[in-house]
Amino acid sequence: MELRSEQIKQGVARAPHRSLLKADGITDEEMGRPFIAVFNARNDIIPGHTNLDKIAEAVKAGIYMAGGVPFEISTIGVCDGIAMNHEGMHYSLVSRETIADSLECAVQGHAFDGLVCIPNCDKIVPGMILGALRVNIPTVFVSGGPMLPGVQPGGCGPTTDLNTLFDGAGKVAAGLMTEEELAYFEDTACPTCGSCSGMFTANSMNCLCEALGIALPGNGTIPAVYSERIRLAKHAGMKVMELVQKDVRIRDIVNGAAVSNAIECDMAFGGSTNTVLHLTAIAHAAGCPIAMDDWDAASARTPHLVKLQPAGPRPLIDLYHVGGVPAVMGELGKLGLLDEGALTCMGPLPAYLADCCPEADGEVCRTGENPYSAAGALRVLHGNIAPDGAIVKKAAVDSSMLCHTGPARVFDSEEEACAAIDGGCIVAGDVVVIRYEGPKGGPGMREMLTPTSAICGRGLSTSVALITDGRFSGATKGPAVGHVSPEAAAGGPIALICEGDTVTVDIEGGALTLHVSDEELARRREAWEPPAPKHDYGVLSKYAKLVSSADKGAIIL
Ligand SMILES: CC(C)(O)[C@@H](O)C(=O)O
Ligand SMILES: [Mg+2]
Repeated sequence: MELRSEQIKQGVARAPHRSLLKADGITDEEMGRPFIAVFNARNDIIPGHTNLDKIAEAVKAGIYMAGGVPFEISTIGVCDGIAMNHEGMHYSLVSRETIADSLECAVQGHAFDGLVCIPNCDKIVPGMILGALRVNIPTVFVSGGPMLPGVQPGGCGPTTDLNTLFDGAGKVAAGLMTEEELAYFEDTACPTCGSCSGMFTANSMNCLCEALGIALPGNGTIPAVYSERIRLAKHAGMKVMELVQKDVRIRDIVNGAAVSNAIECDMAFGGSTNTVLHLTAIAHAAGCPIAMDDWDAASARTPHLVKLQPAGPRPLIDLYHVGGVPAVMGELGKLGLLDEGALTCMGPLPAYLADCCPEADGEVCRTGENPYSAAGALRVLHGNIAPDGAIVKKAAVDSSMLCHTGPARVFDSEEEACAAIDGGCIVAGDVVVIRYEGPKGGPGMREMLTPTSAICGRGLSTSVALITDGRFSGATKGPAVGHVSPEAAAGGPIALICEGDTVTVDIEGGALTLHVSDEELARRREAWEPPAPKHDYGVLSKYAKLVSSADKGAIIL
């Protein structure tokens, strides 16, 4: 089989190229072997990425064992938790595209034969998938793995995680927690390297890499500090060599069937709402575009089987102990909800289900007979505020708030909304509206974990709803509806809401309704002016000009 890398290695004209490769220390014996890019996002700032050097060493060992030649290449990453609630969060979603671009440049630039991607946190996983789909060579993903959860003093009681701190800040402000208690959680809720230990965005995306078929079983749930993850990484290095030999490329795996299976798993295990943005973008990049209606249909037909933080008290490690994503896939396969025409890096899906998927334990991973709910954990909404769609993690909403009507409290930025919540100006019954935080208007569609945590921390999540054209963290819980499309900066109806208007957030019925006459809305639209761009240089300026709406995955057109 002709290797892609032959174009930089074969013949007299490639003597300069071989000379440079020999400057890398490549021997004549290695020259004829497949060249594999090990695309690694290791850095010192993201706790989920500080161990990726160990993962990369294991991946390279696996590639060598299987007769390949690995070349490690670095890329960037943003820690959403550290970027939260300040200027930095404008760059988080933007970095997804930067990472995709960097992968495309690095892998195409050197004509690699295969690719192993080593992400872990929120935007790095989808960024690498988007880049890999553009390059379309044999590819395997192996992430850094989830962080262990924290524990209460004395080690008993509910586990803790990053959300304990975000909620805790609100509780201290409301006098529901002491600063000493918060200081204890600050020291203990994030006890190891790894991605934050609930079913937040990073873990959702790493679990979905298994459902898409581009990662080995266990990728989403084997803890970062377990030696099993080192063995998983070695097997990932060996697996990519197998795919190179068979010429099985990522787009042979990530197709309509795989995307459909990923959406089913997402609904079943209650992934972050950010997965809707990322899987929609991934489907577009894979040439099998999906729409909000596809999410709606999946939500209606897929039972909610796994309830982890923030939807319930269990940390992700509980799913690991009962078989991880394969247990969820096995149950969905039994229910006939998976497209068995899919191919995975392990082989055809039917064999994968038979060989790799244990029985659901019935408690952590429930069965179709006793789901948490017959409908999926995520819910799409429309209505006259969100004609192109909006999304909520219904599984994390108290049943008392599945349909709420109240006065709109309107803010044109996250900062303004936080000041009002922290100032005690938001009261039971209110509907907080945060706008001009969309993909273009933000720009960068910031995550609103701080305002949603402030509402929860003050005990208002059973009486206050929040809607935004921004998005939410995977750790967000409560009646928080995001991705409202079209966004305010594009003239969406959310821009026309006035302070005090009556708004209904109907999560059960799937509609966001502004109770204002069509004539009044027409008058307001007439008077509306698009906002001036917030940046006239740099990556945010470029992004604001090129990004699509959230219902299209906030893709760069
Ligand atoms: C900080 C978190 C938990 O990573 C959040 O950004 C998410 O999206 O899950
Ligand atoms: Mg995030």
